[in-house]
Amino acid sequence: MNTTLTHPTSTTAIAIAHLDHYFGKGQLRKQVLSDINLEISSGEIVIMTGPSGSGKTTLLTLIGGLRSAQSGSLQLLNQEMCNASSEQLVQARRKTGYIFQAHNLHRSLSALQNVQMGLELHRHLPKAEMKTRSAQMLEVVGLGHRLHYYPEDLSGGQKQRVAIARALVSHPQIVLADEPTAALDSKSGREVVDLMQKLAKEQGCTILLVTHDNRILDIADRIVRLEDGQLTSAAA
Ligand SMILES: Nc1ncnc2c1ncn2[C@@H]1O[C@H](COP(=O)(O)OP(=O)(O)OP(=O)(O)O)[C@@H](O)[C@H]1O
Repeated sequence: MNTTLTHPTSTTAIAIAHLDHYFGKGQLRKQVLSDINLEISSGEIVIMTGPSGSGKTTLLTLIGGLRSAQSGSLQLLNQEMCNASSEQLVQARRKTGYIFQAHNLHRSLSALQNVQMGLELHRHLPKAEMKTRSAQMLEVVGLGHRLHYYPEDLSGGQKQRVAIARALVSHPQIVLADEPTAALDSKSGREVVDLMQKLAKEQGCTILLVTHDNRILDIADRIVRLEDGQLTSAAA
């Protein structure tokens, strides 16, 4: 079932209408997203599932401004992202926190320094303030005693918690998470999503989370499914 979009309201965080996306050029041109229609309200937690290669990561990167949307409409907090300039893409990235499958921490930086990277796009903040906020965020995710540890000295679950702290330290309005539990055992995976849900509710942010992990579906307000580049269902 496609959720047909009408008029986005002021409480709409993400509004996507008739979005197509292609990779490659000429004969190699391949359509990976077809006529995507999806509206996500502020504060909603939406899980996106679907087979490998169905286009989930591509859709997430378009929403997060990590690549430019080509055709259709994609509004992030009422800002059109289709054919956006690089400056507009940077603005979009400031409003979103991105959590990747493999935490993507910098190996040569401590937990604290990694979290500070989450404030890099907010250069107006004094350095001392960045450090304080980052340390506080690590406290919140239960790693106050690991501020100066390097990724190689942290467990998988701890690394992913650092990644969550990095994504949330700037208090983004939207959090995009790409298989955040994929590299974790079930207990750590559960802790990580519970933490994301708790922090999102406290900070009032919207979450779009891609997962194959059936054990975490219960945190969603809504589940949508992508198959072969098309949204095929949207269950309450
Ligand atoms: N940069 C790229 N250039 C060309 N093709 C790409 C690129 N990125 C992804 N694709 C192709 O687009 C399609 C969708 O890929 P995508 O990574 O979005 O799927 P996915 O649903 O996230 O898969 P998975 O669950 O395995 O991560 C795949 O066929 C993939 O090979």
